[in-house]
Amino acid sequence: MAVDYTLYLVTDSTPEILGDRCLADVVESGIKGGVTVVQYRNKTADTAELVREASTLHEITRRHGVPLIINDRIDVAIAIGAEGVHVGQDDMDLQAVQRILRTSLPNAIIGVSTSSVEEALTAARNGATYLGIGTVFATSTKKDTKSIIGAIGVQKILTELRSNSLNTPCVCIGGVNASNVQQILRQSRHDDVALDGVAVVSAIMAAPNPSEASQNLRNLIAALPAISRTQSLGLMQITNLSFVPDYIAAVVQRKPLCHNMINTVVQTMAANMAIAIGGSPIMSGNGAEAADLAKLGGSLVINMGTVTPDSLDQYVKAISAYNAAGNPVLLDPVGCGATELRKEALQTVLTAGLFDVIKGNEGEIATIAGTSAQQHGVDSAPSNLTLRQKAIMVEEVAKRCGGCVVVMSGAVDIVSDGYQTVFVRNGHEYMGLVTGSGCCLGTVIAAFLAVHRENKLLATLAALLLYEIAAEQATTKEAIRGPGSFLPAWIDTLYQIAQSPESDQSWIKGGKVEVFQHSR
Ligand SMILES: Cc1ncc(COP(=O)(O)OP(=O)(O)O)c(N)n1
Ligand SMILES: Cc1ncsc1CCOP(=O)(O)O
Repeated sequence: MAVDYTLYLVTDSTPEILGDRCLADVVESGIKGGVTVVQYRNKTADTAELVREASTLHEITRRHGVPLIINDRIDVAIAIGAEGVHVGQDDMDLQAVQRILRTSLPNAIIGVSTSSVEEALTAARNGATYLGIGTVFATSTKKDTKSIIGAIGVQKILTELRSNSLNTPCVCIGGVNASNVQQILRQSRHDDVALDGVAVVSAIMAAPNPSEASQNLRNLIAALPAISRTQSLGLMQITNLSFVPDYIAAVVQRKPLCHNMINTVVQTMAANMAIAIGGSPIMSGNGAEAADLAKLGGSLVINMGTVTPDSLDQYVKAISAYNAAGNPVLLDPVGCGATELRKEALQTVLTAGLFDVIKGNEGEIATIAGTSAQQHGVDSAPSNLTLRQKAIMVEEVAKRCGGCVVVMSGAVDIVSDGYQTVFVRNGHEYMGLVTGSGCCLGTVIAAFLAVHRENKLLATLAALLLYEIAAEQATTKEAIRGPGSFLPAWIDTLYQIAQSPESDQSWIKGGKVEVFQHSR
């Protein structure tokens, strides 16, 4: 039987979680909302009650075509003819379970809990049907958890399994709920390695409306963007910049909505830049309308340049609306290390949801990395770091923010998705003399993200090259005498390239992109 592990409900009959509600009603409500597998888990009932409750649940799950797994108790699973069992590392070992079930339930699903690479490899090699990986986050539902492994621990286990050609389906468990389900699914994946689903207890069992809670989790899972294909495209694709004109043409053709929650200094300039490269900007700081805007298929820029307590609340609303709709979000943490209030605001924003791109200067990225000295204002202070050290920092932040591309802007820009990192040596010194030129880069990248969701690294690189090569070309125009005359010429050049990126591709030959090699 092919099992869909997308949303795996593990039951709990304790008063803290179930309260005085009927277990069967809660489970049926969860199934109606989208639960795809049910595990009956009751750590206190006697055997007669276990068999009674399990048969009641089995009658419901069968009616809905959903498999019922029994936690720990192989005898109960056999007694009611359940579809499978789930055992932990301290329960009966897998081979003994297989021997017992071979005669009475020959096709039984056998799930095994694992919290380390060794446990996972052993269980998968010994023929577990699926693995429950955890505990991801600390949870009050299970007090005797051994290790909290986080999304990175899940990713490590998944990657080791798949690189050993073990394709056993995997779900993660522990503290998963609507506020973090997208984060854990995204942060645990790497290349085409991903979880098959999530297992939850309290997020559904303790919900006032289990059907709605399940439906909400299913929607959040379904809204996740497809796995990035950046890694499989390889380094060749990145240094061969012939993809850039096609990327630009698609933006012009699709005219994506660019929703900017951007600082008050650069609103007009950012809107004009977005229009010049083919986007359709809306400068709205009102989080209450973000859910409606998010439905229009565009992207969101959160630029913290003039953050206030009120704008912070609006950012949080907008981030969750765009995450829920599965549309891209770019964070520009302007001046995030400059004051204690900004550092706190940064933490609020970073925990409010997921980002597709984080773009900042060295000081801002170092603040996120937790390595920065005090920032002075919003400009980056001179740095003691080598280019190599900066590249490693950018990679670390990208890895930590799971599935995110990080851009560190500077004389040499560094762009990384945590696995591949490139240096871009384009741009002109006049850019640094125009206020908001860094902020508008965020707006331009976001427009590209809205159209090229399947490859965030290439989308970011295309936007950056267009932006900086246009700046270089603008400075060669006759009437340019300084940053004041440069700005309109820059917007003109962005517009000219965007209007015909394919007919004259000579401009892209000016792209100076180099892959960061760790070994050097
Ligand atoms: C899907 C899934 N994964 C992990 C567990 C935990 O099982 P175990 O380690 O045996 O702990 P208990 O559930 O018995 O407390 C699970 N039940 N389901
Ligand atoms: C059974 C189990 N195994 C590891 S954590 C856990 C409980 C998960 O409960 P919740 O989803 O409420 O955090």
